[in-house]
Amino acid sequence: MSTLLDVRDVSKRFTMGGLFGRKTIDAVMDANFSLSAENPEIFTIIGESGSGKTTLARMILGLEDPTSGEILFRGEKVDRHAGRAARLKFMSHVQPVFQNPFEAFNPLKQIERYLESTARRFLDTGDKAVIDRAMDEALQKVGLSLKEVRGRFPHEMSGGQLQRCAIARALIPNPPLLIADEPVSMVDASLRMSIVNLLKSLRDDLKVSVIYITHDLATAYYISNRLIIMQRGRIVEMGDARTVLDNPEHPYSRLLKASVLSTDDAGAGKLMTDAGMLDLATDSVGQAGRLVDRADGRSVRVYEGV
Ligand SMILES: Nc1ncnc2c1ncn2[C@@H]1O[C@H](COP(=O)(O)OP(=O)(O)OP(=O)(O)O)[C@@H](O)[C@H]1O
Repeated sequence: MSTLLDVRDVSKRFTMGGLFGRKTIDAVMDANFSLSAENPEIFTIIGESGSGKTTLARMILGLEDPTSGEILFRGEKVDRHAGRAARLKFMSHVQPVFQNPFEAFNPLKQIERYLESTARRFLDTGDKAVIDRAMDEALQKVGLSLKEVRGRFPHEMSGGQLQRCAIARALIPNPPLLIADEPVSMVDASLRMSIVNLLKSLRDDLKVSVIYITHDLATAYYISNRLIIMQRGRIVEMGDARTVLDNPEHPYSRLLKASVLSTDDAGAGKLMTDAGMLDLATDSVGQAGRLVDRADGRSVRVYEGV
C-alpha cells in the first residue's frame, strides 16, 4: 500500500508577544495519521473552535511550517519554502476549499476569471479552447457548466452554487487530495447536503480523497470513512467514523456527541450533557496521555492512573 499523505508527529506552537509577557499556544500536538493512495476516502477532522483543525490543515497545505515533525505527500516533504515550480506541482496535487465562498471570490470579478487564471496557471497554457474545456470539465464535475457560469458575478449565485464553483476551481488541476475547511458552514442549511453529497461523489466517482474539517457531527457521520477528534490541539480519538461516533470512548468525544442538540432536548429546553462527563472531558485538557489502539481499530487517548 502506498501512502498519499503522511502526517508524522506534527506539532505547531505559536509564540506571541515580546520578550516580556511572551505567550505560547500549542495549536497542534503530536498529530499522527496517514491516507492511502489506493483507497480514496473522506478523512474528517472534528473539533470545536480553537482545537487546531485549521492549523493542521494549513500545515498540510504547506502554508504553515510545523514546529516539529513532518508532513510527507507521496513520500516528499511538504515544504513551504520549496521553489516556485515545486510549490506549483504540490498545489496541483493538494487543493484547498475554504469556508466562505463569498470571501473566496472578489464581488467585482466574474467567476470565470478565477477559473480561467487557475487553468492558465496549472495547465501552463494560453490556449483559450484548452482553458475553456478545462473550466467546463471542472464545472461539470460539480453539476454546473461553463455556459451557466459565464458572465456571472458572485452575487448572482447562491452560496451553494458559489461553493460548487470554488470546488470546481480546486478540481481544475485534477488533484488527488482536497482539503475542505468547514466547506458547508457558510452555506444555507437547505443547500448544505448537496455540497456534502458532492464531496461524497468526488470520492466515489473521481477517486479524490478529501480531508473534511468540521465541527458538525451529523455531516461527519454521513460522509466520513475515518475521522479524528481533536481537543485543544490533541487527537483524542481516531478511527472508523461509525465505530467512533456510534460509541465514542474518550470523554471529550462523548461530550461532543451528547452536546448535539436533538429536537427532543430542544423541546424540554435542555442539553443532554451531564456534569460528570463534562468534568472528565475538562480533566483531560492539558494532559499528554497516549493513544492506545483498541480491538475495534480505533485509537483512544488514555491517561496515567485513569
Ligand atoms: N497565526 C496564529 N498565531 C497565534 N495563534 C494562532 C494562530 N493561528 C491559530 N492560533 C491559535 O491556535 C489555536 C488553534 O487555532 P485553529 O484556528 O487551528 O483552531 P480551529 O479548530 O480551526 O478553530 P475554528 O473552528 O474556530 O477555525 C487557537 O488557540 C488559535 O488562537
